[in-house]
Amino acid sequence: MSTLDLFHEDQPGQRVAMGAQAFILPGFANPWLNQLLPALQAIQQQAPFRQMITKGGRRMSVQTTACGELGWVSSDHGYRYCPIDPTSGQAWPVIPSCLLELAQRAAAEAGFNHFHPDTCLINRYLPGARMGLHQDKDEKGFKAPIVSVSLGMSATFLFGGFKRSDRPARTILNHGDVVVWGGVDRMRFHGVMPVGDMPHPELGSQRINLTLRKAG
Ligand SMILES: O=C(O)CCC(=O)C(=O)O
Ligand SMILES: [Fe+2]
Repeated sequence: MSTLDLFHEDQPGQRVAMGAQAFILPGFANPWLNQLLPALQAIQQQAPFRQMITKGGRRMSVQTTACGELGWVSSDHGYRYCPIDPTSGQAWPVIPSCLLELAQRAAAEAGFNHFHPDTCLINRYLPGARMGLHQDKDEKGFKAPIVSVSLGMSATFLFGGFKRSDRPARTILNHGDVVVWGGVDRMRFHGVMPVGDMPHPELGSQRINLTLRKAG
């Protein structure tokens, strides 16, 4: 079996199908990056990255923060979306307009019109950080797609089936790539292999992933 099931060259404009309603959009975020990267810096100042605790009481290897009306938080009591950042006691920073525009355009490109995300989960992977196979299911409804933007170091993304034990397809996500999954593919298990240390020219030794969602 090949290591990479979904090989794609970074050719902006193409759409690589991972399912009937799941697509990789290589380089789709590129036109927005000049605005998006400084906007992310400002968000990090207001709502710094922190390491959440899993339901099992373990510290996640990724660091997270959020923007939008809601932010995803976890504790040993479980996961939930919350309008207040528990670290600052303040509302989360707003979703920058360039990010909202990027997310809506990407959703439309994948066949999802009228996407109105109310949260963006921001994950930072330092070398060695990973995300185990999981479903995104803390949102109130599953009609809206997930729009995922990858920045910085490349990583191997796993896109599986509807059972954790289904063997996932693997694909490499690079700086500027966007993945959209929704509809019949919305509940697919997915995850990220441990990220290697291949510093990115602009972002250095980190990978940042943004997932825009309709949570409330
Ligand atoms: O980092 C990624 O590419 C995926 C992140 C993810 O699945 C999540 O935040 O739920
Ligand atoms: Fe996820």
